[in-house]
Amino acid sequence: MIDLLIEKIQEKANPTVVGLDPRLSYVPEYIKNEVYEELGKTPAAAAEAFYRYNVALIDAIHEIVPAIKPQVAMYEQFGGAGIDAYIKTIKYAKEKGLVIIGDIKRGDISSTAEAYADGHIGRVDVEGEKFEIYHEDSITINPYLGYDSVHPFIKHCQEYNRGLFVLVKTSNPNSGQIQNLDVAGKMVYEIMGEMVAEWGQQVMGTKGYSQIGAVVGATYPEEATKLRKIMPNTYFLVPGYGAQGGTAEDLKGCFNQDGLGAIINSSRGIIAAHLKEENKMKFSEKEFALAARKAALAMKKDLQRVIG
Ligand SMILES: O=c1ccn([C@@H]2O[C@H](COP(=O)(O)O)[C@@H](O)[C@H]2O)c(=O)[nH]1
Repeated sequence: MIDLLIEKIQEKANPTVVGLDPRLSYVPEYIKNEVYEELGKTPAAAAEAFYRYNVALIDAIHEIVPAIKPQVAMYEQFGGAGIDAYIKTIKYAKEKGLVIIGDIKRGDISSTAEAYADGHIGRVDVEGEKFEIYHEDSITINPYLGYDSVHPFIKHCQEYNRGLFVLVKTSNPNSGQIQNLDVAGKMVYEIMGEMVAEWGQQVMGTKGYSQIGAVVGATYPEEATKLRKIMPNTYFLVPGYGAQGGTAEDLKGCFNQDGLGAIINSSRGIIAAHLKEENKMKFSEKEFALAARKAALAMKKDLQRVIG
């Protein structure tokens, strides 16, 4: 997975991942009316609206960006239909050549982690027959239960050429409450960074980076710079740019000298670009995907300023 991700980043000259975190309030009225007519005002209609919205977004951005990061929470809140929309979105994006980072943030005891790993980055077994269910290339996981909870995922990275992004320093305002606690002279996030770097040595790709990456928030540039040194072979998935206040300048410390090492997420900043105050005069509701494309191009330019 990591080799493919790097190839796509280089091909597009763009370390951006577009977060597909749809909300009904972002979806244009004409799409909502279509699905409500077909399915009523139901959870199934909401899920179908998300899928149609995503298809238009993917069509608009797939030539510009290397990857998408669907946020499973937005889909699973609508139950089975939502999960179907999540899977259909992934399949469509893969047909368009995009790398998929499923933002699922799983973490549990090893026997349960095995089921998550089988479903998301492995195969499920039905009476000896194997099925791939979710089709993500990589997923996010929560490592705070320790190595035995992470190991089933690592095993699948080896077996199925998949990837992980492990929460190390998250972008949210209260992330420091636990992650910045001092434990014998080191912060918890530094200790976690050391562990993730060590786990990653088991599954190195061919381009100097591991299949096991780290989630590092754009909103904490000092911590990101420290982590870059602790984890030179670890790819960073960096949320927090744009809507959460992270800027291109804040990202400098996330990259290595080779210009690689980080992929920057923007969700609301791209998929809801048509709703931004300054864009409301420029784009009609029907032009939401065009607004997203323009936002993705502007982000690419912004990132190129700092990585050169
Ligand atoms: O530390 C983290 C980990 C994950 N996220 C997720 O990334 C996106 C961010 O969305 P924006 O609209 O660009 O703010 C969202 O899916 C979060 O759940 C994060 O923000 N921080």
